Amino acid sequence: MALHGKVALVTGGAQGIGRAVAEALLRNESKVALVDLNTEVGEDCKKALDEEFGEGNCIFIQCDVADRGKLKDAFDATVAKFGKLDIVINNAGINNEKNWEKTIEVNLTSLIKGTYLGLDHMSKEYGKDGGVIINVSSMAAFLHSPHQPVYTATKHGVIGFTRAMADAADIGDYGVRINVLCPAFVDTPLLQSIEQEDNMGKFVKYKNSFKEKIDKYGVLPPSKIAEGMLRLITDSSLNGAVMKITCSKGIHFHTYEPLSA
Ligand SMILES: NC(=O)C1=CN([C@@H]2O[C@H](COP(=O)(O)OP(=O)(O)OC[C@H]3O[C@@H](n4cnc5c(N)ncnc54)[C@H](O)[C@@H]3O)[C@@H](O)[C@H]2O)C=CC1
Ligand SMILES: CC/C=C\C[C@H](O)[C@H](O)/C=C/C=C/C=C\C=C\C(=O)C/C=C\CCC(=O)O
Repeated sequence: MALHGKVALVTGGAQGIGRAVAEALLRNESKVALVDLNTEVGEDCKKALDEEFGEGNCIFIQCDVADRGKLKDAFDATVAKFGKLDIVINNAGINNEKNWEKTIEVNLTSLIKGTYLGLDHMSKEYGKDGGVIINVSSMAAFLHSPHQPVYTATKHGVIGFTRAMADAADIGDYGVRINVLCPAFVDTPLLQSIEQEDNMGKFVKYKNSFKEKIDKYGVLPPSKIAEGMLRLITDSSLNGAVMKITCSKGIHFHTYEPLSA
């Protein structure tokens, strides 16, 4: 898929990984809707992107992805503004073991909803032109963290859901590719939550061993995740791909044993 003139919706697009992906898409002449909970950060981000890439290429839509009605409205507003939708990045995520129900809601339930809304707007099943959906998981889905059991569970869920949907898209000839990206630790505001009892709950007492793990594996720049994301979007051979990005191995893919009888 060539990126010039394509329309992308990025949840959690106002900072961190989402913002880096939005910048990379704009640099490649796509249009981008930043869908984010945080109005102040979202408006600042849009202003900076307008200055760098010119006005009219990017919109900010304030939206809690956990609010089903508002998420649907955000998809509709993106299509109303840019005329179509080609790329959906379900990236918004939180680290909250204290309010773990919210973590499931944002990281998994809303990502499922975002995938279905993406299909509503892009699937050939509904007479649309096709597209690509990328769901953001984590290396925590492979190297589970004892300090983040529910976060870990949601990121496992994202991979299972995405692989199953990718097969459904293939079987159903949706014309939509669906892939998953699993970064190791990335230098974003999310990493600071390790210090906060409000986020970590009773696991905050292990923050020093968590920090040792981060030191051991290293911290990636958000631009590296954007690089992997663009590959998942543009390589038309990829559907159901599980991309991992780590400091030691860079961008690479997880492989699964073939199903046996
Ligand atoms: N930073 C890291 O080390 C890693 C992050 N990830 C995943 O990458 C994704 C992005 O994370 P970061 O950029 O690091 O986080 P971040 O905290 O820097 O940015 C997340 C963005 O999502 C927005 N957001 C949060 N809840 C929302 C909601 N309910 N509705 C709409 N927007 C919401 C925030 O306002 C923020 O702008 C998440 O899914 C995270 O789990 C995966 C692996 C590593
Ligand atoms: C408080 C911290 C908040 C958020 C960060 C999240 O926990 C993030 O999603 C977690 C990332 C976890 C990363 C864990 C391990 C990283 C491992 C490596 O880099 C190991 C290198 C190679 C793996 C080999 C392979 O690819 O199979």
